[in-house]
Amino acid sequence: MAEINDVVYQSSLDINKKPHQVILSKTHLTWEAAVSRTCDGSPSSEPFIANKACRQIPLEELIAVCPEKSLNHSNTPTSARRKLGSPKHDTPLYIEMEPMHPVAFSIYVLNKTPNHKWRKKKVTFFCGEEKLCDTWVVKIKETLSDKRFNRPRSLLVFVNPFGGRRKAPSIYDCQIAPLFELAEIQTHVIKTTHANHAKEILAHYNLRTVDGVVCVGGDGMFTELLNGLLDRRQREAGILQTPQHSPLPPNLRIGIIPAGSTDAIVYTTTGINDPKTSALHIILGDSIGIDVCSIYSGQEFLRYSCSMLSYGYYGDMLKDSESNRWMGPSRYQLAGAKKFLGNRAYEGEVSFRLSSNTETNPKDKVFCVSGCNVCSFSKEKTDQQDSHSTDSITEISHDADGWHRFRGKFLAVASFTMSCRCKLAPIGPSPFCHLGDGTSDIMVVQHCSRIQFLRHLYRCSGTKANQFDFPFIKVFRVKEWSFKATEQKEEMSQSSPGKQNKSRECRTSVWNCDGEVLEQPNLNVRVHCQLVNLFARGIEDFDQERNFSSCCSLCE
Ligand SMILES: CCCCCCCCCCCCC/C=C/[C@@H](O)[C@H](CO)NC(=O)CCCCCCCCCCCCCCC
Ligand SMILES: Nc1ncnc2c1ncn2[C@@H]1O[C@H](COP(=O)(O)OP(=O)(O)OP(=O)(O)O)[C@@H](O)[C@H]1O
Ligand SMILES: [Ca+2]
Repeated sequence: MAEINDVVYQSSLDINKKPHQVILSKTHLTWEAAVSRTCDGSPSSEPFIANKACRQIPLEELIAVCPEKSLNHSNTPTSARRKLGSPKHDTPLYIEMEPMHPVAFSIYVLNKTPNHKWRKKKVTFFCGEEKLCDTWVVKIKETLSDKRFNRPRSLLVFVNPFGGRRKAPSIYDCQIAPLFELAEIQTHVIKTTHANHAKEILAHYNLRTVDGVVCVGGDGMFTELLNGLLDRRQREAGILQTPQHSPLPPNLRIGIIPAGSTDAIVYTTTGINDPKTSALHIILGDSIGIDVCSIYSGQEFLRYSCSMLSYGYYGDMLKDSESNRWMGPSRYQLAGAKKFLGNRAYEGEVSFRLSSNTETNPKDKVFCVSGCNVCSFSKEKTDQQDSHSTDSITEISHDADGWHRFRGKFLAVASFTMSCRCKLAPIGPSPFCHLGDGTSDIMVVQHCSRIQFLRHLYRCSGTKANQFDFPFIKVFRVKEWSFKATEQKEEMSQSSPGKQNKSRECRTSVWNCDGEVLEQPNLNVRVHCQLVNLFARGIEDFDQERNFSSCCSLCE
C-alpha cells in the first residue's frame, strides 16, 4: 500500500471474509487485502495479494457510516430467535438469543453511473469485537464532520404537492427521507398548502437552526425559495431593492429535489433531474454559486430569477398552459403547439449592456462544466463593469453610455441566465450559457414564418447547438438589459360586413419568469454574479467520472 499521510486510525478488518488493512486518513478511507488465504481459510505463505483488491475512497465521496446491528462476524442474521435443527423438521426448534452488539459497520460510498446519475454503494467491514467497531464508526463520523467538508447537519425542507405530476410527497417520503436519515441529517419538513407558503415561512423562520433550505418541486418552487431567502437577507441588512442597489447573498445554500414539470435548474446544475442524485449532492455538501437576475418595472422591484425570462412565445405559452395544470408537464407541449400555430409577433425595444468579458459569447461552443474556468474567472472580476466593443454588431444602434438598442417585431425575446437544460432541450435553449459568469444570454427571435420558427424550436430539442444559426435570430451576452413594449393597436374582428371597426385593443405579451407569469411588459434586469449557492457542482465531464462498480473486486 502506498504511504498515506495524516493517518487518523488504522486496523485490520475483514471484508467479504478476507482480512484487510484499513486506514482512515484526513482525506481518504483506504483498504487493501492483507494476506491471502488458502482454500481451508488458513493464511498462505504469500504475504500480499496483488493490488487489485485495494480501494481508496476520497472522504468527499463517503455518504454515511453505520454500525450493522444485525450482522455477526460470519455474516449471518442474529435476531433474538434463531432457527435450529434440520430443515426437514416439521416443527422448527428455536432458541432465545441475546441481541448481538454490532461487530460490523458499513460505509455508503458514492457510485457515479452514466448520465450524471448518482447512487450509493455499500461496503461492510467486520471488526471481530464490539469496541473496535464502535471506534471505527466514531472516528469516521468525527472526520466527516470537519468543517472543510461543509456538509449540512440540519435542513428545512418544503414539499410542493401541487407541482409537476403531483408526486413530490411520495418522492420525498420513499426516496429522499431514508437517505437523509442514513446521513443523520435532521429535517424540518413542511408540505406547502398554497402558492407563496414557503416564501411566507422563510420571512420569519429561525434560519440559524438550519444549514440549508431544500425544495421538493420544480423551478417555480425553487424560485420561491430563492426570493424568500433574498428578500429576507435584504430586509435584515436594510438594503433597498432598487435598481441602484446590489443585493447581498443569503447565508444558506438551496437544494432542489426535482419533482416539477421542467426542472431546468436542477438539470442544469447536476446534469440530470433525478431525486436521489440531488439528495446525494446535498448530503455530500456540494456547493456552486449561480447567477441571479433582479427584475424591476421602472423603480419597482418585482422579483429575482435565475433560469429563463421570456416574452412573446414562451410567455403566451405559459399563460395558456396554467389552466391545464391537471395535465402535468405535457401542458407545456399543448400550449406550445397552440401558440406556435398562432405565430403572433410583438413590437418592442430591447436595450442591453454587453458582458465585459470579450473572450466568451453565446455561440462560442464552450460548455459550462463543473469547476468552469469562465465562472471562476468571472467571480474574481465581479466588480469590473465595463462593456466591450460591439463592432461586429451592425443591426443595432449603440449609445456613448454603453447601451445598445434593438427595435423591431419579435416572436420571442428570452434571457437565459443558465443554459436551461431539460428533457425537451437536453443541452438547453442556450447551450453555452454559464451558471456563474455574471451574464445572461439574450435571444431575440425576429418575426419569421412558422416553418422558420419550427426549425429553430426543433434545433433546441437536439444536441447540435445550432439553434442560433438563423438570420432571424440574434443573441448577445449581457450583464444588464431592459425591454420596452410598443403597445400595438389590434383591430377587433368585424361582426358583420359593412360595419365600421367598433373598437381597438392593446396587445402586449407577458413574461415567463422561471415558469411564473409576470404581467408587466416593461422590465429592467440586472445580473448578479453567483449571488446564491446551491447544493450542486455543475455538470461533470463524464470522461473524468469514475464508475465505482467497475473498478473494485470488493464492490460487486
Ligand atoms: C418540434 C419540437 C419542439 C421542441 C421544442 C423544444 C424547446 C424547448 C425549450 C425549453 C426551454 C425551457 C427553459 C426553462 C424554462 C423554465 O424556467 C420554465 C419553468 O420550469 N419552464 C417553462 O417555461 C416550460 C417551457 C416549455 C416549452 C415547451 C415548448 C414546446 C414547443 C412545442 C412546439 C410544437 C410545434 C408543433 C407544430 C404543430
Ligand atoms: N400547495 C400548493 N398549492 C398550489 N400551488 C403551490 C403549492 N405549493 C407551492 N405552490 C406553487 O406552485 C408553483 C409551481 O410549482 P413547481 O415549480 O414545483 O412545479 P411546476 O410548475 O410543475 O414545475 P416547473 O416549474 O419545473 O415547470 C410554485 O410557483 C409554487 O409557488
Ligand atoms: Ca450566467
